[in-house]
Amino acid sequence: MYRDRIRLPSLLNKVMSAEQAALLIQDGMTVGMSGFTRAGEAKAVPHALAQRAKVTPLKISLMTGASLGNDLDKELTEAGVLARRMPFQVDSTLRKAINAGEVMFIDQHLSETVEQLRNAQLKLPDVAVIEAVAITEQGHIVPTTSVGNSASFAIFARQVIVEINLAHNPNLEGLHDIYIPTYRPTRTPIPLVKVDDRIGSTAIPIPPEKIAAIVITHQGDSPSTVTPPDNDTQAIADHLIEFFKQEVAAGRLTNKLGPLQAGIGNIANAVMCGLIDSPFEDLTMYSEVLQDSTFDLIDAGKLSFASGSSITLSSRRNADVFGNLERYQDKLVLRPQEISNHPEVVRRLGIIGINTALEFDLYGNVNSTHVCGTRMMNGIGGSGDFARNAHLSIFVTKSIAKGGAISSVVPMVSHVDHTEHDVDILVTEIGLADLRGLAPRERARVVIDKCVHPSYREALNQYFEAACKLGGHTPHILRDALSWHVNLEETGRMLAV
Ligand SMILES: CC(=O)SCCNC(=O)CCNC(=O)[C@H](O)C(C)(C)COP(=O)(O)OP(=O)(O)OC[C@H]1O[C@@H](n2cnc3c(N)ncnc32)[C@H](O)[C@@H]1OP(=O)(O)O
Repeated sequence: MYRDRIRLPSLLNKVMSAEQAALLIQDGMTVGMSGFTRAGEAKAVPHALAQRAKVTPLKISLMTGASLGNDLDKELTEAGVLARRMPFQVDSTLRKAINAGEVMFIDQHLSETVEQLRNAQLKLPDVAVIEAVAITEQGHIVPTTSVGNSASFAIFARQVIVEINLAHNPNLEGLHDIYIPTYRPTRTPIPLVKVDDRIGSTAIPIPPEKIAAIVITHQGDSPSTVTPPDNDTQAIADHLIEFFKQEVAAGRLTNKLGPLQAGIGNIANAVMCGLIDSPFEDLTMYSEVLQDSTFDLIDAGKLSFASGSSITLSSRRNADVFGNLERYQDKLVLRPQEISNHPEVVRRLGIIGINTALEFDLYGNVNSTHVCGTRMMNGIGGSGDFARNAHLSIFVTKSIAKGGAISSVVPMVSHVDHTEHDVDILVTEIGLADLRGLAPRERARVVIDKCVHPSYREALNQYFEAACKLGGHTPHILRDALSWHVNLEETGRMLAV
């Protein structure tokens, strides 16, 4: 059944159960696992590890590409396995443990994790656990629906466990482009100058003797949870498309726009869906996660090529896309997240980065991660890799949250992920603020006029005018700047109704 997937015969005797393979992971180890936005995560070994930890407690530091599917972060948290976790997560149980101080979470730019490993700024993984569709004749590992940090984890780890997942279409082989930057100080430029360039190999090159165990699995990726666009997300998409049209009319963009990057979540997906009925043609993506909208755009003849680090689909799209992979094969590439998010490449290609904010302030500082400045939501993910280096750095959010108890536009953000210097365009369902070339006082005027929900506009206006009387390049009233957040903590609303 699986012999054609392990093409180096000397590795066939490494096949064992997940429970046996998990014994290679010991208390106190650092483990690097495949998995990026619920795609391509190792499935059986982490499950076996969690089961073992219920009987014999153990703790590890777990690194992945990004979030895991199949509730593995939940299971590992509940079993008490996670001492440290990096660089991204989206699980509500793990989120609680992080916010209770029980799991040390390192919230990191997604392009940076393996760079820090390469430079010995982080402890190297003792064991890597990588999901694969096959092992080649040379003993190299062919990843599945994500590349994430898998290649570098496998290269740096002392031992590698491979999970061959028979549920994935073997035709995924050929889709990946594994390129590993050389070491500093003699590093050469990354030779990627077009979205569809292939600069590496189709499998992860490691010495086969490092493969200590192979586990055969059959469990699919869990579907994404994106919901169809609603009126607000549609309005955000409409504002953005109108803006792109104006950029084309002004000669700053062509009708192909630029390579698009879109973050996770409902809003970013809705914005990308909005492009289906737009006048733009021959679009490309240079992104991290390829979601349903990528394939909807390809099917609509709008998108000619998509580069990502993972493919995360809803149940609606999953069987169709992976069952008909030949339809998409020449239009797709999956890269290590270090390359999909690399500042050098993002700046060179002139990417249009569209990411989601939890809140932003009068001057354009963006908080993507911390509710009321303290409680972690998911993490910065790749948004910072793109925001600082993009041709256009765009942040989108609904103007209010929790039924209007929260304004997403506040006097001062309670945590800063993206500084005002990294943010060009802000969009809510109310409108779009173009902050390019504006000084802080000008930015505040545009943000209030274009983005704030009517029920908060007057209060924000009053704050800004009072702050301007006190003076300053970026006027604030320090005593009041976070008062909306304090009100939210104390009364459940940012402002009394
Ligand atoms: C892996 C990657 O790197 S992808 C690339 C980019 N990565 C990132 O941008 C990472 C940071 N971004 C994110 O984590 C997400 O995009 C978020 C959390 C900011 C938004 O997620 P979305 O699903 O698009 O938006 P949505 O409006 O549904 O909000 C999600 C939740 O946050 C809540 N929320 C939104 N704004 C606020 C706020 N200002 N304060 C408190 N809660 C808020 C919403 O009410 C919702 O809560 P619920 O799940 O209980 O209903």
